[in-house]
Amino acid sequence: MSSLTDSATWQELREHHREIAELHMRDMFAQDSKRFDKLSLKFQDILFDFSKNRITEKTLPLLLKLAEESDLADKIAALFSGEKINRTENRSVLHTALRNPGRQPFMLDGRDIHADIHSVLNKMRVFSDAVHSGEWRGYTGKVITDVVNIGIGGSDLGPKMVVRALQPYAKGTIQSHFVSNVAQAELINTLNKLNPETTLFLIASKTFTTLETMTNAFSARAWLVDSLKAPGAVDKHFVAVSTNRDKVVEFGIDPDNIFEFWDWVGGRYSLWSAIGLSIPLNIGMDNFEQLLNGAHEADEYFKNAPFEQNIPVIMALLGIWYNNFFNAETHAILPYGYYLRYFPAFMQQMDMESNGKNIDIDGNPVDYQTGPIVWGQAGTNGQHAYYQLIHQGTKLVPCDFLIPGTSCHFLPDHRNILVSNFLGQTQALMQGKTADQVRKELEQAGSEYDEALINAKVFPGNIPTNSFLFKVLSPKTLGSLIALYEHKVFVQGAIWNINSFDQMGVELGKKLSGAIFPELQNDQPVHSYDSSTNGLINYLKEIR
Ligand SMILES: O=P(O)(O)OC[C@H]1O[C@](O)(CO)[C@@H](O)[C@@H]1O
Repeated sequence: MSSLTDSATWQELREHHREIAELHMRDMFAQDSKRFDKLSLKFQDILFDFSKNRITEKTLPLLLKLAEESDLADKIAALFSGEKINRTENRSVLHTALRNPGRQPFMLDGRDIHADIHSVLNKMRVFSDAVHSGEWRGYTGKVITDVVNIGIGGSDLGPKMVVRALQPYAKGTIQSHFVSNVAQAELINTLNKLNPETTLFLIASKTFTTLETMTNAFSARAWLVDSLKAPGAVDKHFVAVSTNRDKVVEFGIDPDNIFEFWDWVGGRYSLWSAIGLSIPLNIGMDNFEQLLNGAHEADEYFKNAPFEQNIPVIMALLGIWYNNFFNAETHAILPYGYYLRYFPAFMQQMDMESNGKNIDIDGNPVDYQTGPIVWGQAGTNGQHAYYQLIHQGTKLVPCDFLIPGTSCHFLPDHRNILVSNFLGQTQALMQGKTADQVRKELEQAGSEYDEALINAKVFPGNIPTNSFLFKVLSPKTLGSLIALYEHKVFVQGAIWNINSFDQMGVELGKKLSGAIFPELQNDQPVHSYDSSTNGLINYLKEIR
């Protein structure tokens, strides 16, 4: 047994889970009219309602004890201080420094990283201003109208999510495109819409070796050079964001067009660095700085708020409650609104790449569940797709709902229909519908019924939801929201005692596909792999 599962607190939580297994949230609400007041928190204008969770007055104190016993306070201090908590890669984890407006020196390995950060931010401002104003022009002298971010994983999901979420803040001068997949259709379909004379490519890759990104970058460069019939055009149409200067120069991008960042920024935490350059190129640098400010304020709050009033800590503990004691395998993220439609995919990488680990920080196999499967999409679409399973399936799916209180659009009824669906769903998931209620309804309607029909119409309810409500999806609020979620993932990793900041699990598949690549260059049948891989390769050679 690990020290976590062996601890008295873990055992108490198990026992407490058994005690409350039969309790229903609808009774908890009926018995306590102050439940919402007691179980909701505010940070800035973000309201976090966690009252619709399967918790009693005993639950949070026990979970908080678990957090204390995991040395959470020390681990938070280590994160912010730049300690090399990513032990397997011997790296600090300092995405929080990227959004710290402070100019006082922050020394890491002999460098003042605050000075480095602010110098890159300044370069981002100068460049994005020049593109927006038309001062930066393409090779033939035309102003830039389109920016294509070529990157994948953290070098795509974060910037894309933010650009799409903040569309109402777009300056309107630049159309933003994101190409990540090596499947050629994505790049081709994007290029087909573009004029090479007015297109700027942003090659976003921490390593500048990622196969998908480099393959797309080479093809984009060939398209540009062939179309403009000028190899020299690359200088005006390609910029790079990377930690690997040598590789960028080898690719042929002007060293002046490199936006630097550092190995202490993890890919999935990198939108705050120059990896986010596509953001100011769409909404302007002032708005990008608002995003950073919102995140910084959330960092300060996370560092300083007592655990029992600390939104990321409570989010993390509730997640552990369901993941480790109710055996919930997944967690749904359901933003109600179009602009946050990429938030679930962004969170999926952040959470699953961080906490999808089966060994602890010392390399010992864990004997408890770690990160959940994170999934979701924008509401209300899901209501007509998978909510059936959440309401009446056999799996417990805790959900997060997010919704702004206002909209910048004014079509009649749309807004209130959206809001009432969010409210209706969270209420239905909590209270469900009993057999007696169903019977009564059928009788009132004068319908014929049998027990089978009643059972089919029963909703068990008791399904936990968190709700985030905020006034406007502004750059600042979005920055805060993302940072709150980042810290949630951190707290869970800290309690599970895992390294949330490496991603060794993505390596094997990459290596094996590298070995297979040459096999596809000819039509000879292969026999050297397992029979399934041989069979698949040989059939592909037959049908291609
Ligand atoms: O920015 P890079 O180096 O191209 O990496 C892209 C992505 O690949 C990964 O390393 C592995 O999937 C992610 O962590 C990262 O966000």
